[in-house]
Amino acid sequence: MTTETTTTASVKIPAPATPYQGDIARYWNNEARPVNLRLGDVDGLYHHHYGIGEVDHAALGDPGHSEYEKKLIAELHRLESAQAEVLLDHLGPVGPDDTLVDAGCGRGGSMVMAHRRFGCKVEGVTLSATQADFGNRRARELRIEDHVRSRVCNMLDTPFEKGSIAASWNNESSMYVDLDDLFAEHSRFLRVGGRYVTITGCWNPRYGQPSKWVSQINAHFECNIHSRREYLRAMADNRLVPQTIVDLTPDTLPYWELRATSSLVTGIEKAFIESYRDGSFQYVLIAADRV
Ligand SMILES: C[S@@+](CC[C@H](N)C(=O)[O-])C[C@H]1O[C@@H](n2cnc3c(N)ncnc32)[C@H](O)[C@@H]1O
Ligand SMILES: CC(C)=CCC/C(C)=C/COP(=O)(O)OP(=O)(O)O
Ligand SMILES: [Mg+2]
Repeated sequence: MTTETTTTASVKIPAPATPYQGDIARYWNNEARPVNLRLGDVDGLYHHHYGIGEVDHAALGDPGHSEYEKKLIAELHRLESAQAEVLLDHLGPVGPDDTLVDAGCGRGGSMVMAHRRFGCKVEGVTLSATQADFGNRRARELRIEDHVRSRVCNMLDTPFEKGSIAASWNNESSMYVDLDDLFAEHSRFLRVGGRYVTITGCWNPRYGQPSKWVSQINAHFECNIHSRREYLRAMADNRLVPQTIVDLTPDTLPYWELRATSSLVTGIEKAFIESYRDGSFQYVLIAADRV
């Protein structure tokens, strides 16, 4: 589409490619859940993904203690940042002269972490002008705006030059798009030998079809969770060859069990816990080589 609208910051942004993308842009423009903002306030890294790893019960201390809720929020945030660190671990060797792409970058927490680790440029795309403004404001506050930039852009149609990107990722953002279109675009802008990583929730073909819990998660977030099989097939069709596949389901359950006890519950905790337990849904990391 050629139509352009203007954001409050007077930056030209493209009109959504489809009515669905317009709905998703609105969803994230209006999102302000305490579970995301209060966790981000812990250290200024704002995530829209979930956590992995063992809960540090010693750090949490006694649930009756007046500081317990604050410690619980810090612990959930620590597990979400640990998730992003594991994603970055799989990007392969990245140097300061490289550029990375965060497809569906949210408020940009993972981008800041990637820049801190590699010293490189990180380009993020999101459908939400509110999120892009938030991420760019954080980058300015951290004085890294020359390296970390968010823009309003459809991840299926990006301005990045063919073969110009060392590594790219989708962190819980691939359930909003057609996977063939998504991987065709990553494959286009990644250099040969580059790395693609996703952490995602996917339904398990061994279960048969998407379970009622998966349907609830789709309705809650207006997304469309794909199956594990679809990921592997679409990668194979787009010159992305899986190098590592990790089932993170057992590693994310402690996060959900802890979150379900907090004051910041959103009502979706049961669907994640039940679907991970009954095997109908899996939390996976896939790292693939662009060949
Ligand atoms: C659950 S959030 C994940 C954010 C981020 N990856 C993180 O880990 O914090 C999903 C993100 O996907 C983005 N998104 C969904 N569809 C998109 C599309 N077609 N193009 C660009 N971004 C998209 C949303 O705008 C949102 O920022
Ligand atoms: C694994 C799956 C299926 C993810 C769906 C995408 C999604 C909405 C992720 C978390 O965002 P968030 O951090 O804004 O959600 P919440 O408010 O629940 O923390
Ligand atoms: Mg969250």
